[in-house]
Amino acid sequence: MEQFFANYPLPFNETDIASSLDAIRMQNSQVQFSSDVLKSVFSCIDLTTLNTADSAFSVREFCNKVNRFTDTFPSMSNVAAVCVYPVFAPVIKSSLVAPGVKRAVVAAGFPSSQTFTDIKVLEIRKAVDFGVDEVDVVISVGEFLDGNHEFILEEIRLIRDAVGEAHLKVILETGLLPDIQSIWRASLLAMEAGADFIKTSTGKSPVSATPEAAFVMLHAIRAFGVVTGKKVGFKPAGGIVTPADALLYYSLVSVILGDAWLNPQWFRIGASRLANHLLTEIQLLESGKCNEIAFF
Ligand SMILES: O=C[C@H](O)COP(=O)(O)O
Repeated sequence: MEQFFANYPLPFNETDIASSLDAIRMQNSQVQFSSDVLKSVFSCIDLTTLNTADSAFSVREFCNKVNRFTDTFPSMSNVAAVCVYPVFAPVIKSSLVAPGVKRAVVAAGFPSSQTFTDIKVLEIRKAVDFGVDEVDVVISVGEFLDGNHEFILEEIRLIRDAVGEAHLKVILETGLLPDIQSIWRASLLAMEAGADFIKTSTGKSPVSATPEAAFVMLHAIRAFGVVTGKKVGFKPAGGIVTPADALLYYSLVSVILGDAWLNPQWFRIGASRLANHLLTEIQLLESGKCNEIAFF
């Protein structure tokens, strides 16, 4: 694997990252983002419910809200996807009818990834049989940390195969990776194995998405594109709650990859709590009203 990594020398250090992020934060603090930008961010949300207490009934209700969204907010595009546990694949297949909204599941032993590879593959196949459009899986973090890179590559390739025509988002769980070199290498392995998107976090670890991890992953996407000609999407997820949180990731994507990535095809935000805050902020900008919207 060292030969593979040699194609991708890490182009920055922690100090470079800190000063680049400071500059982007400073720029964001001086800009009043328009409601159109916030609407665009909203359209990139993977609206997520990943609770132990989720049920067929609650997931159906969740989908019904998404189904009603554009009637209630006619000037807006809907969220990009609904993301649920794999057991609810048949529920979202029958309940989610909002045009263009993708059906996504987490799978492969999410969130710990601590099960047999053949069980991961079986779980994915069952979800895909129920017509899901997208599958989010976590790398085997422990194996990665032990340096078993071949295992990571091989397992994601098997998963890629099981996902078939659906989109594969590979979660690195960056909050468990000890340094920027690890995040860089995990990003490259996931992309080399066929990830359509690389995603920061499950939202189930103490540390979720961070701007530092996003910075490294976005540069890895750029470097991978230069070497292979392949375009890969980016999904920060976990702990993204306020419009300001989301706009920082939006700006990072814009600065590092360019505005061609700023659409649901290439950029998603995995979030369970962001949507209502964005709706409230959009309302404030467009009509001056500041009552909190609690649609979802
Ligand atoms: O992939 C999505 C995450 O699990 C959502 O995390 P969150 O509940 O912190 O927004």
